[in-house]
Amino acid sequence: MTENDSLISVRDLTVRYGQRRAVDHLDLDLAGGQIVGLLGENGCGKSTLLKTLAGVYADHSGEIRIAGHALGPQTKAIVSYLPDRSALPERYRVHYFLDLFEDFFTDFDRAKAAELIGGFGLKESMKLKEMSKGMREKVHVALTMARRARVYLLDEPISGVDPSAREGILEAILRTLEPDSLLLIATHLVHDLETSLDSVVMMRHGGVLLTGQVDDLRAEHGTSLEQIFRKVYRS
Ligand SMILES: Nc1ncnc2c1ncn2[C@@H]1O[C@H](COP(=O)(O)OP(=O)(O)OP(=O)(O)O)[C@@H](O)[C@H]1O
Repeated sequence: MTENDSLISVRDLTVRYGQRRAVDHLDLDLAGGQIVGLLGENGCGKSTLLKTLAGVYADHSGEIRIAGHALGPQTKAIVSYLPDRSALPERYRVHYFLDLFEDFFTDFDRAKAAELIGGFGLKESMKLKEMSKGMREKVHVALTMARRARVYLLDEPISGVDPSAREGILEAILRTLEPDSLLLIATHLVHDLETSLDSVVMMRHGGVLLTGQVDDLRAEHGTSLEQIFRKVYRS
């Protein structure tokens, strides 16, 4: 893929926390219309990469283009980001966040959010602080996916959710995805996502270790993505 086909294009990206380089000279091109798993060991830089692409962490060098735009208001307007830790204040009820997102994001589809919230078995009158961690994650997933964005960046969206509920949330995420959009999803749950991913980016020490289409990788290695993941990170 060339830079011109990319919805996200990253060149020589280095992201620092003080002296520590969490992302180190990373290059990446991702086209739209696909679901991409961002995989790798703890601390390899997945969250930092997503935060940087979302424009919420700024200490970086290198070039980032999203739909041809440098990071800024134009990219924030088309990127829907679910952080690894919810920053939603817990004293409010769900409908407060629906109002807030509606005011803040012109692409926010309130009816879609309401449908997702209901589909997760939650009520708009519920307060976040009265919810379990998994329930709060569902609210945040609903808010994130209800934007008609071009790029969705999800940082471990189902980590706090019990295995039986994961399938429902994943199904809701995939069902609500805008056509031609790009979903980049950081996860350790390779097995749960294996059938949903079109391609993967495996990271190590702040760089890209391996990237490719899941079907190609499976054919090349003759085994499941989960086994490929184990093999790659054992070596
Ligand atoms: N706020 C911060 N201040 C300083 N260092 C940080 C901060 N956040 C992350 N780091 C460091 O940056 C590196 C990358 O962290 P990051 O959270 O991006 O990894 P990750 O791949 O998302 O990990 P995990 O799978 O555990 O969520 C790690 O070495 C981590 O210690």
